[in-house]
Amino acid sequence: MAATAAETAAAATATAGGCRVVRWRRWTFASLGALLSNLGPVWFLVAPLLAAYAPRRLLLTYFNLVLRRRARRLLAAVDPYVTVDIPDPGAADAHQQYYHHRSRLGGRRAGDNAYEEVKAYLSAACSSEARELRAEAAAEGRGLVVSMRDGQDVADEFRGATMWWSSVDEEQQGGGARRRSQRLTFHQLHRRLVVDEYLPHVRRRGRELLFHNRRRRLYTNNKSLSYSSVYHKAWSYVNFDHPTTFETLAMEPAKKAAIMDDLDAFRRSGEFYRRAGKPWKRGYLLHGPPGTGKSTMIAAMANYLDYDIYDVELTMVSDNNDLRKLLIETTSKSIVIIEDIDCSLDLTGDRATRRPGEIRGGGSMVTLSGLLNFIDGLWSASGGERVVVFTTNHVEKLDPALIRRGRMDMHIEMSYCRAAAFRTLAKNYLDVDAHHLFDAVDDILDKEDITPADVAECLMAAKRSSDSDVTSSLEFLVDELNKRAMENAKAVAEAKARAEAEAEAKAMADDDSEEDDDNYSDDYTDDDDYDDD
Ligand SMILES: Nc1ncnc2c1ncn2[C@@H]1O[C@H](COP(=O)(O)OP(=O)(O)OP(=O)(O)O)[C@@H](O)[C@H]1O
Ligand SMILES: [Mg+2]
Repeated sequence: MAATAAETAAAATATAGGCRVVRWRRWTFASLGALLSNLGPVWFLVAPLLAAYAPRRLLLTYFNLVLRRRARRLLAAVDPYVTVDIPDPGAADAHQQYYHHRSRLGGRRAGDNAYEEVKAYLSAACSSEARELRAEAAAEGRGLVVSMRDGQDVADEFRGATMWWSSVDEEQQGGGARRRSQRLTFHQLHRRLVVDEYLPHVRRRGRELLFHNRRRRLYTNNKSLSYSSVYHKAWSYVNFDHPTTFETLAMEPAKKAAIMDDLDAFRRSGEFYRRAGKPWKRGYLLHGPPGTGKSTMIAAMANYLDYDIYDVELTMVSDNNDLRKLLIETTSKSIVIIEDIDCSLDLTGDRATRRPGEIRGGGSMVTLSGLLNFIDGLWSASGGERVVVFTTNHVEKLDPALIRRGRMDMHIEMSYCRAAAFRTLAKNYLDVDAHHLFDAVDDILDKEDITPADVAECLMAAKRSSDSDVTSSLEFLVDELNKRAMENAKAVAEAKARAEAEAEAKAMADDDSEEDDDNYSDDYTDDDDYDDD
């Protein structure tokens, strides 16, 4: 019997002519039985494994081929809940993405950031709901980010529907790496609501929270050379932590309110700019003498809008192309500033020796038209909101093309410190709202042109000299201001005397040359006389 089975198998293999095809139909239960009995005690070990394995395989195949679709339909009837996973891009991916964006965008991780946005949204919702939390140091900004521990659930109500969120950490298909996700579970009736409204709402809110929690930055541009290579780095930054707000900015209240209203309107009108097909940007020109608070105003604007600052040093930019590269890397919600535009670039240089619109400064070949084109057109493509600020001490020197309305939407004159501005400084430095010595200070400030920077400096000195006594501080201030007023008057008198002396010298020089001319004609006349003789 055993011989028969072995022979049959051998014959079947041979018939196949070397190929490993076995004609199974030639096997009979008898020959199979003979084989099994020949295997002897090994069978007792293999049989339970086969028994356990074969039905599972069979069941799986049957389930996959036949039952799966039906089972799904059945399950849907029994369990109407749908889940959506928002996966963490993964440690490796995240690292790559982070560095990619850091180099491209000078530091902010941008783009597809759904996982972080959802986490931020949930951290606001879950810290009051979930009982087991995890706190991690925030990648950007202050403090800790609180999130759910794995396996925790929180419920979120949206338009009357309940959404459940849980944090899961699962092994990925194919084994190996684990992947963390935020899992949303909802009733299938709310499918459209979730896709069309809830998820966009979660992302929008999460983005706002991430934005609000981040640490703001002050960027400055590097020399053009350093970003011409592949590993370019156009911007360097420090964390921006300037304490100035509009509350502590000394200027006429009505003017200040107008600027704040303008910024508010700008921030709210994204939809309007989109509909009108205009880039969402606004330009401000700050002009006034040194020390009147132009740079301070920019810090107050950035704090008010919660924007980053990009401080463009134009003399470091070699040409239009580099300027374009530089500006294209600025992120949305930022203030781009070009300080002292009249000094960093020779806007009034001899037009005869340069091509039309070319700006020269420190070897820079940035042209006015290049600058204006970027300001006008560049950011329409990137769609974000941006504020552009130019500052100058000499508005009269600027090229009209640069400051015409529409380009610079608002011209803001920063002026000398008068009574109203002084009230703010007194509050900032001495924490006092009213005092009988204010009148004396107002008198001086009304007559004399003293900058807020000078008044602030006097107040600092006053504070140091008299500790916390407001009256002696203000007396010190009045003395100091009187001294400065006298210095100012002296400087003005000296300048006037100098101008007069120069004018006199010039007049004398003119007289001398006229006299020479006269002498010359006299001689000539004499000669004439002589000839006549
Ligand atoms: N309007 C103001 N309100 C509050 N503080 C001011 C104001 N103006 C000037 N200061 C004080 O004076 C200092 C110098 O002012 P700031 O640098 O803003 O002047 P600026 O107009 O930018 O001068 P520059 O033209 O030289 O750049 C500030 O650090 C601030 O302390
Ligand atoms: Mg300044």
